[in-house]
Amino acid sequence: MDSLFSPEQLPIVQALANLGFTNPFGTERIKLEKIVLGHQYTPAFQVWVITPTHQGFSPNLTALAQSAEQHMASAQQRLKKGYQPQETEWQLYGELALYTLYYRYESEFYKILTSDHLSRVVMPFYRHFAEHWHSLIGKSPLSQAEHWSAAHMFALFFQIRRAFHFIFRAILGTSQPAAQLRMAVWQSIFGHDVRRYHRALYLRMHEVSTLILGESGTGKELVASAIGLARYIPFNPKTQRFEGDYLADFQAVHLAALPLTLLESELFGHRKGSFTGATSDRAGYLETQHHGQSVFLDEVGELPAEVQVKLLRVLQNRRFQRLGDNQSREFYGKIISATHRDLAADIEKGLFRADLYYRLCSDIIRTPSLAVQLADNADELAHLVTLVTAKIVSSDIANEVAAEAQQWISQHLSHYRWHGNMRELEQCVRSILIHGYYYPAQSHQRMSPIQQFTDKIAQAQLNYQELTSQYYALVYQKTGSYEAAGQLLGTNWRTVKTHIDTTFLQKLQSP
Ligand SMILES: Nc1ncnc2c1ncn2[C@@H]1O[C@H](COP(=O)(O)OP(=O)(O)OP(=O)(O)O)[C@@H](O)[C@H]1O
Repeated sequence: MDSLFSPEQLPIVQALANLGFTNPFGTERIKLEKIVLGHQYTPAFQVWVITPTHQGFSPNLTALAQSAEQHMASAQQRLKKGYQPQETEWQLYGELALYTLYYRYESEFYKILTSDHLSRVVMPFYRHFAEHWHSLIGKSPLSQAEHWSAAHMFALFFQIRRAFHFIFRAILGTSQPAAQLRMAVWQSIFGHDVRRYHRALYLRMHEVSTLILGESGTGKELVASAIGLARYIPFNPKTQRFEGDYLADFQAVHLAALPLTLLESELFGHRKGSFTGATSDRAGYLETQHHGQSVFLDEVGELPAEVQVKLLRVLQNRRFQRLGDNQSREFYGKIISATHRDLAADIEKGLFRADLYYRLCSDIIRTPSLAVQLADNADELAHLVTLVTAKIVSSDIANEVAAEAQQWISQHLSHYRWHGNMRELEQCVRSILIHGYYYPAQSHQRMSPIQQFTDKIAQAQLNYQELTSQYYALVYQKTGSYEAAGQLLGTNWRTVKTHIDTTFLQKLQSP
């Protein structure tokens, strides 16, 4: 054999190498996994989305890691026998080593992630990791390059693990728009070409600002925090510590909630005496967020004109001044901003500076409304209710509460637009948990229960059972007893009691 990998191995090794650089939330990954695993591939676990039966474990991953180990072992044997690879073969070998090494340590990185202090202490397993790195990569010419060093790989692997965790756990939904959102967030962190990121961009991504657009309650802050918490944090092999704690990497500023001076002071900081109440010098968020850390400007569309100009300067020159101070300071962090407003319309009306928009628009992520997600998949609402309920209540009652919420929603809100999006759905589930019902504040829902009932009759939206059970409730409410209701309806009191819609009755009786 005059190559590092045999012709049979080559497509599999190439697929494994590419997998290490592929967006895990995209469809390309599925194709690559199928190439590696062939008939061993388990389709049930192909999409990276949380469902009640898929909480993160996939047998495909175990099989992929085993395959990588086997091909790695055979390549190492060839090398031991004195085979001298070409440059492109070294590259392929290195990428296979990267994939292999990641899965040897994936669970260790997960442990750091799920403990609230581990990322600040000496990494207990780095020494072991470095030994594995040495036996796989250390003797190859790749090891001379900084981006193939053990410390960089260690830092990159922890970043990948974090990015996956925050996207996979936080952004829920099986619909196509939700899947596209997960893909877009991954891309915002690593770019579309992860090889380039690995080689050159990892210390510079914070220079790109991210703008998140979407209706209120669609997860803009969720997306922003996933991006912020998944930044690249360099690892220092001498101290065996990360040079930062990811938990401090995200700072949200809710712009619309702050009066002008306070807002400027929060962002840029101030000098003592620069305004009434400025009793001492203070650093703002642009100063306290160090290398690569994020400042999230929520509701950037609401920024007053004078702050827009200052922000423009930060984005242009990466410099700013504290209020009342002449000293120019450098901004080392990343700006992530968000708005539910139509910025194009605001620019036209002169409410938002076009030049500021053009400084923010290199990386735009759009969060889909809940209505868009539901339109993609009819079963999505029930699915989301199950997941949202699992976040709200303990697992022993989650199924029961979810079933109750699903039933209420399908009976009363089947055509509802969910103007408050996922946030409203969460509150709806909470309200059903506490009160047994949820009445949205939107126009149709502002009608009295009787108006809603007649409205639905006029629109032929009720089936026979809903029509009679709600009518029984209405008659019961008017007559005051099952017996009197039965008489009026021409039936007996038992039938009324059995078939009455109690939820609708509660609605009629609530003040
Ligand atoms: N795609 C989603 N997956 C899971 N939860 C979500 C999603 N979108 C929103 N949520 C939940 O809805 C709530 C509101 O989310 P978030 O604050 O991120 O929305 P937002 O778009 O920033 O809202 P606003 O514009 O009002 O600030 C949070 O509890 C969040 O967990």
